Amino acid sequence: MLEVDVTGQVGAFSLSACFSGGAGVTALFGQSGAGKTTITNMIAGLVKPTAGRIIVKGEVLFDAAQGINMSLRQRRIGQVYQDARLFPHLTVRSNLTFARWAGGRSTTRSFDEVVGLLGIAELLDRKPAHLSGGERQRVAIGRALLSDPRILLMDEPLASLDQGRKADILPYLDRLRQEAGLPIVYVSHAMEEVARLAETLVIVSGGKVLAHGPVADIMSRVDLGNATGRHEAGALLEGSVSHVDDGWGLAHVDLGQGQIMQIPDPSLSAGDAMRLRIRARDVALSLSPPTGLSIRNVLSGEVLQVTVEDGPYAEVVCAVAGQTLRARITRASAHELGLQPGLKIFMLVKSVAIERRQRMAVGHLSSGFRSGDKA
Ligand SMILES: Nc1ncnc2c1ncn2[C@@H]1O[C@H](COP(=O)(O)OP(=O)(O)OP(=O)(O)O)[C@@H](O)[C@H]1O
Repeated sequence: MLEVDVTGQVGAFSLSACFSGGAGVTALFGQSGAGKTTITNMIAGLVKPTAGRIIVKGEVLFDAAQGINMSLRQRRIGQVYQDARLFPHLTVRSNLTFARWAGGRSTTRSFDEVVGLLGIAELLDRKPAHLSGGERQRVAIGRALLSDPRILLMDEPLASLDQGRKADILPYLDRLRQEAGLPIVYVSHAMEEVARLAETLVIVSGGKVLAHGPVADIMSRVDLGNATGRHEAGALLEGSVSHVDDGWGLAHVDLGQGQIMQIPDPSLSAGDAMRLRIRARDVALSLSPPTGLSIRNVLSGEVLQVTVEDGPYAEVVCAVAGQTLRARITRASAHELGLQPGLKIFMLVKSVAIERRQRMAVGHLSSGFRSGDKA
């Protein structure tokens, strides 16, 4: 879907980036000044690389060796920025129809389809000044979609919104990811957004790509700790809801191989495909199955890797149901338990640690969609 292999320069900053992404969201994650926006500017045609190539859905947008450098218009890029950048004097409807006209093509998506996808039918006759920040961003996404883009570039689209507004808009981004059928490059330095939305994660640091690949694989890599942030470090587990215990308000998520996580969300339904982000600091380890504890989630597996740090902590990567989970424990505990690769281990996760923003339904099994499916 997306292949980027570029080197280039903006001012004194050198960038060298090589990664690929499949269908759905490719997230560029990294600290401020890492080079994320420069990469999107190269894809958009706003910054010309000195070497390399950029291919989107089989079309070569740029190839230095072959002398190909598509114009901005030919590239058909949809862009969504931190601020919505709507025309203030036009209504939402006119902002959207203008985008379709400016795109100059018969679009593959109808106006009504896009309005329905983003839930903005009620807003069509309002002007941008009379919209909330989250509503403005939804309109900006609609405008980008109606220009019939080959790819959608979203640069920190939620950064200007408070937590409540972010939570309002995330479900629409989920739908966009599942239904829009086009590659999306999503720039963020919020791991919880990335964990929720991305299929592919690209870690950018100092103008270079440190790692790229399926989001769960990259998040479980301890060696990327400095780039991904130790405090928020964690892993992604995927599974599907096997049943919902309405009496206790707990959904049982089957991770495979008989491993079940119970999460406090009675609104889920059996068959929902789930992605759970479990922070390493919310996982405790035990050599034997615990008894007399309030913790409901006890997963069994084996230790894959123990990384002892200079300070008081150790990072332990464990295998569970063919997936990986990370635990951040003290170095003293790792020593006392004698943790080493191959050791059988029980992983304890408090149900309440999996708060709403750490879990997401990513489809329903009956719809045939599973997270990570490639179109
Ligand atoms: N046009 C330019 N001229 C000179 N330097 C630039 C230019 N554009 C970007 N830079 C520099 O390149 C570096 C990377 O910037 P970039 O905007 O790509 O980072 P970023 O990862 O998107 O950061 P942020 O998360 O803060 O937006 C920064 O040091 C920035 O100052």
